[in-house]
Formats: sequence, C-alpha cells, structure tokens
Amino acid sequence: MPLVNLRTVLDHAAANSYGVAAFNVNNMEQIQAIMEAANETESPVIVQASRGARSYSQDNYLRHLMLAAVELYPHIPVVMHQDHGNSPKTCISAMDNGFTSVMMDGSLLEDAKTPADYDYNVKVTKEVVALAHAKGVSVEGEIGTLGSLEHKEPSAAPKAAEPHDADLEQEPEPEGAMSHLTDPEEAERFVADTKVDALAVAIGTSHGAYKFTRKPDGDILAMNVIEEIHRRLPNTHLVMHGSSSVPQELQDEIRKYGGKMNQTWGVPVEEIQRGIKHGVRKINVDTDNRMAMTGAIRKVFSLTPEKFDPRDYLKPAREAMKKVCIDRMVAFGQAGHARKIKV
Ligand SMILES: O=C(CO)COP(=O)(O)O
Ligand SMILES: O=C[C@H](O)COP(=O)(O)O
Ligand SMILES: [Zn+2]
Ligand SMILES: [Zn+2]
Repeated sequence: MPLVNLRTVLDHAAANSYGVAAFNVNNMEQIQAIMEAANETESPVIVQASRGARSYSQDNYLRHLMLAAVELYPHIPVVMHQDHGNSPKTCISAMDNGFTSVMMDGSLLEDAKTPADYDYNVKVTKEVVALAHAKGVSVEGEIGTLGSLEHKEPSAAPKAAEPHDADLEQEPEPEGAMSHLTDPEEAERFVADTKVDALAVAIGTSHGAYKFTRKPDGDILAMNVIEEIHRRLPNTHLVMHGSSSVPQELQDEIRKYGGKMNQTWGVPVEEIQRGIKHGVRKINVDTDNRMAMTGAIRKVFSLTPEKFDPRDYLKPAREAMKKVCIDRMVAFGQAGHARKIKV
C-alpha cells in the first residue's frame, strides 16, 4: 500500500469511534519502533516530522525510510505528516518530499512563536488547503494557542525545587508565553472558512515533559472545551497536541540511571480516551517516546559502561519506544483496524 493521507485514516477512525496516535520521528530506529508496534497490533499509523526533524534527518533519508516502512508492511496504512508547518512554504516543501498530510499551524506567525490573529491564520491555512487538496494531501489547522493554564509566566517549566535543579535544561516553550484556549465559536468559523481536514485545539496542554505540576483536573486541562467544540463540529476530526502522558515509571527510570528530571505530570490516558469519545481522532505523542528511549540508553550506559557498539543501546531504546507505541495504540483503540481501511 502506498502512503495514505490523513483524511483516509481519520474518516475510518471517526466512523468506528477510535483515536490514532501520531508519533514524531527523527531517525530509523523510531520509525522501526512504530512500524513493529503497528504490525503487532494491526494498527494504522501516523508518523509525523517537525521542521527540526526534517532538518536533522534530511528529507531524502526520511522519505526513503518511510517508503521502506510501507514496502515492509504493505497491509498497514501509513500517513506521513508534517508537524507544525510554520508557513505555506514549509508545507509545500513537505508535499514535494512525499508527505501525504501537512499541518499549517497558522495560530502562530512564521517565527513559530508570536501568536497570529484570526485573519492571518485563515489566510495561510486556506492557501495550504487549496494546494494540498489539489494533490490529495490532507491539512491539519490549529486554532487557539497551546500552553499551560497553570503558569502565567513565559514558561511552563517547573520552579527549581532543589539547588541542583537550577541547571536543569527545560524544554523550550515553542508555542509562546500565554495559553489561549480555543474558542468553540471561533473553531466553528475557522473550519467553515478554511475547510481543513483536521483541527488542533488548545485545551491547556503544552509540548514537552513539564505540562502540569500536579495530576491535571478540569481547572488546568479543559476537556470540557473539546466537548463543546465537538458539539458544534460533529464532523471535524479534532487533534490533541502535547498529549504525552509522561508516565511515572519512565521518569523513575531516567532518574534511577542518573538523569535529571523534576517530578512532573502529563495528560492521563483516560482523559485522552474521554476526548476520543468527543471527536478527538489524532493524538500527538513525542515526549513519552523520547523518555522511553533515553531511559533505556541510560540503563545500558549505567549497567554496562564497557559497551560501545551503538546497537547495544539503540536496540533496547527501540524496544522501549515500541512498548510505548503498543500501549498507546491499544489505549486509543486503533489496534486491529489496519486491514479494515480501504484506500
Ligand atoms: O504535540 C506534539 C507534537 O506536535 C507532541 O507532544 P508531547 O510533547 O506531549 O509528546
Ligand atoms: O512539536 C513538537 C514535537 O515534539 C517536535 O519537537 P521538535 O520540534 O523538537 O522536533
Ligand atoms: Zn501551535
Ligand atoms: Zn504539537
């Protein structure tokens, strides 16, 4: 099966009430982890690459790795998606490189930092939709600004609690300082104005490990906003960004083998499952896989410091990521659907 577009997979997900994880990739081992997980669970796949990933891995390598994936697993529908395209130009270059789906994130200006106004967002998103739909490529748009509802300062990073925490490197906040929850009325207008295939909404999640300083409740994770958007847009595929769960055991593993990480909370899987009942079809997960790989590599380095063959740590890293992918594929309900999607 050739790469398929996002619309094909998400229409099937909507018709059968499940969600699909969209995993970020930067290299071969991550693509292999996802494909092995999909093969074992018979899951359709969304692989996504950020601008950073495209420049790290280079488009040519990435394209051929994705072609290898569909060649090896012809029964699995695979979407190759541009994550957070910052301009029509970025989305066009993704399409030129074989991506079957693009996100035009016009909630921010081209610098991917400054919040944009509604008219700018509609203008760039419409432009990408026209070009993409002419090629059979799907488009994800975004309305609202991702970010924490807990912190009003320009960072979602936790306060340094202990002296040694001061030098911890925190994830940058690519979405800008202030979270701006999606306004359901504006979301309705945006979909009518742009005709996007999928819509990313802001409900208090943020990228990276430091999302919440406690297990999130309705005050800091606004799942009710999803329900309202879904009520107004029952036929629009909703997307949750920043949806890693930041599992306690992965935090513990990293700490146990010498990593520095403040205690933090992510988006509980059961909240995502609630979202899936209300129109969430694409769930973006990157951080959990990063943590799983890092924990596994740290363990090898710590327990067997004499090893220096990269395969000795990349293999366990790939296994650890595969385990996270399987967990999410089962929890989101995509498992078992790969062969049912007709292209
Ligand atoms: O939203 C994401 C990519 O677009 C990833 O979110 P996480 O950092 O929660 O994994
Ligand atoms: O959008 C966020 C993803 O986690 C990708 O992150 P990145 O830009 O560091 O590749
Ligand atoms: Zn955004
Ligand atoms: Zn994102």
